[in-house]
Formats: sequence, structure tokens, C-alpha cells
Amino acid sequence: MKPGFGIGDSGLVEAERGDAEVEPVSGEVLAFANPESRIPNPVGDSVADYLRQHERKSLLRFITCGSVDDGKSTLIGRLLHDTKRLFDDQLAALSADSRRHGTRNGEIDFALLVDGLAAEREQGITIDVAYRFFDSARRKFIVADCPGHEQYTRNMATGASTADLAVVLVDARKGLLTQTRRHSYIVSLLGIRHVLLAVNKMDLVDFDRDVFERIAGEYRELAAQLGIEHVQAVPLSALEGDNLIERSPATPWYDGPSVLEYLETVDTARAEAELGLRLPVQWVNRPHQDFRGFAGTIAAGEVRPGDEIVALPSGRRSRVQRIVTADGDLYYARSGQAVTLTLEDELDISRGDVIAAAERPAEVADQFAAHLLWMDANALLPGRSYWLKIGARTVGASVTEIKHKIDVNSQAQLAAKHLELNEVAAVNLGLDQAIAFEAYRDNRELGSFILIDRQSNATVAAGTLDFALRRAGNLHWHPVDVDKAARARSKHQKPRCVWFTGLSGSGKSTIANLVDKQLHALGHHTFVLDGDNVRHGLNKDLGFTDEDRVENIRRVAEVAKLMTDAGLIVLVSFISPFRAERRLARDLFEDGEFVEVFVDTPLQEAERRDVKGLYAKARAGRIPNFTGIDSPYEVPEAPELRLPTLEHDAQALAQRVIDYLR
Ligand SMILES: Nc1ncnc2c1ncn2[C@@H]1O[C@H](COP(=O)(O)OS(=O)(=O)O)[C@@H](OP(=O)(O)O)[C@H]1O
Ligand SMILES: Nc1ncnc2c1ncn2[C@@H]1O[C@H](COP(=O)(O)OP(=O)(O)O)[C@@H](O)[C@H]1O
Repeated sequence: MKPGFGIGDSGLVEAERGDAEVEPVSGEVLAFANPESRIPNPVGDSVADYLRQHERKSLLRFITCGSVDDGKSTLIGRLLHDTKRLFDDQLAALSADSRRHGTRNGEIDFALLVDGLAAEREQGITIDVAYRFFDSARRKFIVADCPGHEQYTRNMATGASTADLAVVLVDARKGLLTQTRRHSYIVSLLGIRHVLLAVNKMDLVDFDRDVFERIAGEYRELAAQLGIEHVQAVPLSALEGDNLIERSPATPWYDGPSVLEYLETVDTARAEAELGLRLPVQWVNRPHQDFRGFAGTIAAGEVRPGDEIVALPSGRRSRVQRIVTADGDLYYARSGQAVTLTLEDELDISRGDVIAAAERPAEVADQFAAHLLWMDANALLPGRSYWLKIGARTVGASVTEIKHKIDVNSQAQLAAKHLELNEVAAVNLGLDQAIAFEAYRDNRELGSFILIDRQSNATVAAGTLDFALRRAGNLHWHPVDVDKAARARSKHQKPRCVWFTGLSGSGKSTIANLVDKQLHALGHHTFVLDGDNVRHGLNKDLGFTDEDRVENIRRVAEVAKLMTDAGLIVLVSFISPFRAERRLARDLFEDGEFVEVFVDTPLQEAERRDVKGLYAKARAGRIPNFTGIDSPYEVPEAPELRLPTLEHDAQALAQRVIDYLR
């Protein structure tokens, strides 16, 4: 089990400690990364108190997959009820509701209970997962209940990311459905190795043993394909309660456990990978000059005072001085415990670093093979930069390649240039900084990540790291003696990237060309990178789909960066229609080096000019994906300069750029 549950690592505590690091993270992300901190509380006391009372019992986290029709709500409702975890007032409300809905004999409709609880979800959680607690004599449980509507994949991934076991429901009359395969695939993707296959509604097939055996057999085959190691099939009637809490006389041929018996006794402890200490630093605790502690929940391994550690990714070493907790110092702590470590030496360790055993450190890398589940309505575009959050670390990252997407129904591998909502793919990832990590199969905390949109802060993907493609240590910046500053000095100029963006025909090339001529006349060293020209060479493999435009701009930005490193003033003239890529370009440069110039010409005017006759063709349907017609242009929000071409001529506007650069 995991002590420190939701308290030590809540955002609140960090804020109180004055952690200055700005987190580009929405509440939604927190809900995903650390669902415990936001669990709606069914028992009235605080979650922490509740769990503390039951600390001696082990904890099982599980997820239920299947639709309401399969009996999911009834199953959960009954488990909650029959283990007596329902509050009396909830029960009273429930019977009233049930009577109102006219259930047979005024019995309680458990589906109503679950739906009712779902409505109580905390504000701010947009991911539809309700976490519920119940306990039995032997164990306590957290069940992540994910409603099965159209965003089910995303909901499931959220619930499954911390689960030890999945209850997969099937309707005995229907057997395995596409949905069963899909859910089971996601279960396996997220590293859950135990499935309880609940063959429900057995009462409707007269508790027929053959029906049960056939479904159980088919599922075992599927599980074997997916690498799900442990399957327990239970013939069930959630409605009647057969084999739910106790074994049912209706299935004398079944000698396995009831659902609750299995949940109470199953051992899901993984043979933990033999990892040394891994402590992702959640925050640096520095109440006064003499104390500097590194707090977090131990993700793997164990620690004792005196142990030699290494801080990652920096690689600096020290020894553990104390293991501090709210209840006093410890001589020993291990995986799952929330602790604060103090070290013998003053190391520069910050939030997101990982403290690891020196003799068995984690790997550090910046390129990975990974699997990801895309959860956003806007497609994933390779090359676009997102935030990647892993443990307490947030870094810039992009998908450098979609190797293939995976049809979760058939496991077929399909070629893909982008990913749509709910699609799963094998990808390569590139990070802008190296991180300490573990492969997901070895450690879930240090091997799973989410991607966050940089503009909206929405969680757009959940993923798992498979292995490092390039160890950060194997690639070095080649040190050069003549650096950028030296090159700039010899050219008597400050290197710049002047980035012209605007519609086709807005006047980018015309103005950039005038600026270039004038700077050149003044003795400056300049170069113009123009969309039309670069697309004839370096980028001749790219067209005008969204994904190609992303790659087009990524490459040009990198080239412009090299040119400023060479000390030049680079004038870039590309439509560059997307904010995300203009921002990616900006982020490559030093402060003040990147000058975004919005050549502001209304579509109507650009179309009127139609310098190359392209608008006419686009309107006639002969050029697909034409910017402004059937492909978007995202107007810059805060460019350094805006040039209104309707109000001033090209020469005057070019002069504005020159003035700005001065
Ligand atoms: N479908 C479509 N949409 C927009 N533009 C098109 C298209 N097809 C060809 N062209 C011509 O390509 C030039 C734009 O290339 P860019 O590399 O600047 O475009 S982008 O930044 O990748 O969006 C653009 O040049 P400019 O008019 O100088 O902007 C067009 O001449
Ligand atoms: N104020 C202005 N600034 C820039 N170009 C203008 C202006 N007024 C008219 N134009 C004309 O608009 C056209 C812009 O074409 P171009 O520079 O090739 O645009 P882009 O590079 O953005 O596609 C040119 O024919 C230019 O002479």
C-alpha cells in the first residue's frame, strides 16, 4: 500500500512551502497524475483519516470495465452495499429514488446509486472517473469507476493507470464484444496483469455451465495474446447476488471463489523489478537555513541513513544523512513511503530530479520508444511540441515519429501520419532535456507520463516508456572555440531571427526582401529563408497537410537557429499558420533574439491581390488545404511587430522592422 496518500504530494502543500516553480499543469492533470489527492469522499471523514484507520489491512486498487448494460453499476453498488460501506442517508435516498423509478417490489436499484454518486464529483475534475472506497474484513479497496460513454478510452486509461487489477464484465448472453477486446487491450497496455472476468447475468442463461466455460475459454485466449498473465473467471449474477459475496448454490459446478473472495485474496504484488532506490523529488523542503530536505514518495527500492546516492540527471553524489517523516526519523524506508531525505553534502537538487542508489542508478535519456493513447479532439501532430510530465518533472517533448498506430480491436498495426482521439500508437519521443526514467514494465511511476497541450494546458495523451533510444550520455555538444558571441562580434551585429508570418500573398516576401536589402546596404550580414525557396530543396518532401506544415516549420526554425549561431540576422518568411510551431521556433532562441512580425493582411485583400493566382485555384477546388480557405491561419497573439499592409506601403513597413532592430 501507499502511505503518504494524497497528502504529502498535494499541490496545496507545495504552494504553502513557497515552491516557486511554475507548473503548466491544470487541475485535470493533477487528477490524472495523482488521483488520490482528489478522491471524492464517501465516508464523511477525510480520506487520509479513513485510510489510516484501516492501515493494517492491505489495499487493492481496481478498475471496472464494461458498460452499464453489462451490470457494472449493479456490481459496484452491491459490493458497496453488501460490505456495508454505504452511509445510512445515502441508503435512504437510494430507496426513495428506487421507489420513484419503480423498481420491482420497491427493491433498491444499485445502478441508481452509482449514477447518483457520479454526480457528486468534485468540481474541476473533467475526467469522468469516480473513485470509491469500501472494505471487507480482510482488505480495503479503491475502485475506479469509469462511465463507458464515448470518451471511455480516456477515462479508462485514467482509472487504470494506478490499478492493480481489472474487473472485466461481460454479459453471458452476448459473450466477448469488440468493447471487451478494446478494454482488455488498454488494461494490458497500462500494465495490469490481473483480470477478474465477471461473466454476468448468468441467471438469464439458466446458470448454464457450457455458456460460462465457452466465454471463459475465449477470454483466456485473448488474455494470452495480450500478455495478461492472471485471469479468474467467475459466473455471476450481480443483480441476484450469485457468486458476488458468497458462492451461489445456483452454480454447483463452479468451485472457484466469489467475486469478493477473489478480490480479498488475490496477490497482485509484482515481483518488483530489482531496482535500487528511486525517489522522485516532489518538493525541496527548506524551512530555514540549516535544513534542506528532499521530499517525495519512494517509487522503488529502499533507503537507510548512510546510503550513497546519486542525484539524476545531474549525476552528483552524496550520502543520506536522515530520513525525516512527520512521525520522526526513520532508520529504513522503502517503496511506497513518503519521506524527506537530507543529505551529507549540499547538492543542487530541484523538484523533478530523482534521487537514486549510487551503485544502481536509473538511466538518463532524452529519446524514447513509447506507447501512447491520444485523448484530445485535436489530432496529435508529430514534431509539435507538448509538455511531458513524468513523476514531478515537466519537460518539452515531441513525437518524432509515429511508428504505427494499433487497432485496439484486432491488435493490427496500421500506418499513421497523425493520431485522432482515442487512438493508440507506438511512437518515438524526443525530449528537450534528459530525464531519469525506468521502463514502464519495471516501474510504473518512473515509466508513465502524460502529454499536456502548451496552449490549453489540457492533458492530451497518456503514455508509457518502453526503452531509451539514445542515452543522453552518448551524445555530446561538440565544443567549439569560435562561439556565437565571437562570430557576432566580428560581424558587428546582434544575431536575430526575424520571423515573418501571414497569409499567402500578405506581403511577407516583399517586406522581408526590402528589409534584407536595407540591412545589407548598412553592412549587416543577413540571409532570407523563404517558404517558396526552402520547399524546393530541404523541404521538398513536404506538402501542405497540417502534419507537413508542422515539420516544415520545425526544420526551418532549426536552420534559422544554426544561422543565428553563425552570427547572422536571418529573415524567415513562411506562412507558419500555427501558434504552436511559432512558439516552438521562439523557444529555440535566446531572449530578445526572436522577433515575430505579423504581416497583417485580411484574407479578402490577399485574395484580391492573388499574386500567384493560387487563391483563384483554391476557390475552384484545385488546391486542397489552402491557408485561409480550407486550412486555418492562427493569428499571432503577441507578436513583436504587427504590420498592417492596408494602411502603409511595403517600404514604410520595412522601415518599421529596421527601426525595431535598431
Ligand atoms: N495549400 C497551400 N497553402 C498555402 N500555401 C500554398 C499551398 N500550396 C502552395 N502554396 C505556396 O506555398 C507557399 C507557402 O509555403 P510555406 O512553407 O510558407 O507554408 S507553411 O508555413 O508550411 O504553411 C505559399 O507562398 P506564399 O504565397 O509566399 O506564402 C504558396 O505560394
Ligand atoms: N503594404 C504592402 N506590403 C507588402 N506587400 C504589398 C503591400 N501592398 C501591396 N503589396 C503586394 O502584395 C503582394 C504580396 O506578395 P508576397 O510578398 O509574395 O506575399 P507573401 O510572401 O506573403 O506570399 C506583392 O505583390 C506586393 O507588391
